[in-house]
Amino acid sequence: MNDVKLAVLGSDGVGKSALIVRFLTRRFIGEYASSTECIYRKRLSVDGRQLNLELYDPCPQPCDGKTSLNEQMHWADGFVVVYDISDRSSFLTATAIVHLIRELHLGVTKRDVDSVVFLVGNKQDLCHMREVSREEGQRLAAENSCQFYELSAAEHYQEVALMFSKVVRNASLNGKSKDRRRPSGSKSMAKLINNVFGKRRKSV
Ligand SMILES: Nc1nc2c(ncn2[C@@H]2O[C@H](COP(=O)(O)OP(=O)(O)OP(=O)(O)O)[C@@H](O)[C@H]2O)c(=O)[nH]1
Repeated sequence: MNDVKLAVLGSDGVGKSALIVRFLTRRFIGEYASSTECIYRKRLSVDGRQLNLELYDPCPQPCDGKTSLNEQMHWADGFVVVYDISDRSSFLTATAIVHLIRELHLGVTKRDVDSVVFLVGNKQDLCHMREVSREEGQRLAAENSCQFYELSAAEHYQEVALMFSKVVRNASLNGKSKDRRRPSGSKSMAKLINNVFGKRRKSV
């Protein structure tokens, strides 16, 4: 059984939890408790292989630079970097995160990094409030050899599932032995359960 570990990164409110919950449960529930970071776990089958997937959803805070990202780089096999197409500042944060990932790729080959960093412009349903063009997202992805998706956790289950399936598949193919320390403060499925049942909570 392979383990695949993904970190879902981006600034507050871009829809990281919404994307993860959508992928894991098919549901979009509107509000997500978000005071702590956590790790969601799921067993899934990709190309006939059983995988144990762990998805890391950090607590809401600005990306605090290289130390934290370095820790996540050590832990994760792949990255989903999310911004909100209706919020330019979130795109700037995503740009900084992508650049840090490139900078800190810690000896993995270029090809490895190329296939496991996905840039996602979320909230495509808010295109009437768009502040980041699709072309800007595509350009950032191309310049940093990331895969690019624009989608909506609110409206696009199939696209969300496809995106996660692809990054999981690529990460599982690139799986390498790593220092498997968790990002500090990691939690459990409890957050997901609370989210799905709509409870607000301060901790899990
Ligand atoms: N219109 C729209 N709203 C969305 C979408 N995805 C998430 N949201 C909303 O955006 C808000 C923030 O979503 P979260 O999933 O909590 O975002 P997050 O990135 O996990 O935020 P933090 O936990 O604060 O880091 C919530 O009100 C969601 O309902 C989307 O695709 N479209």
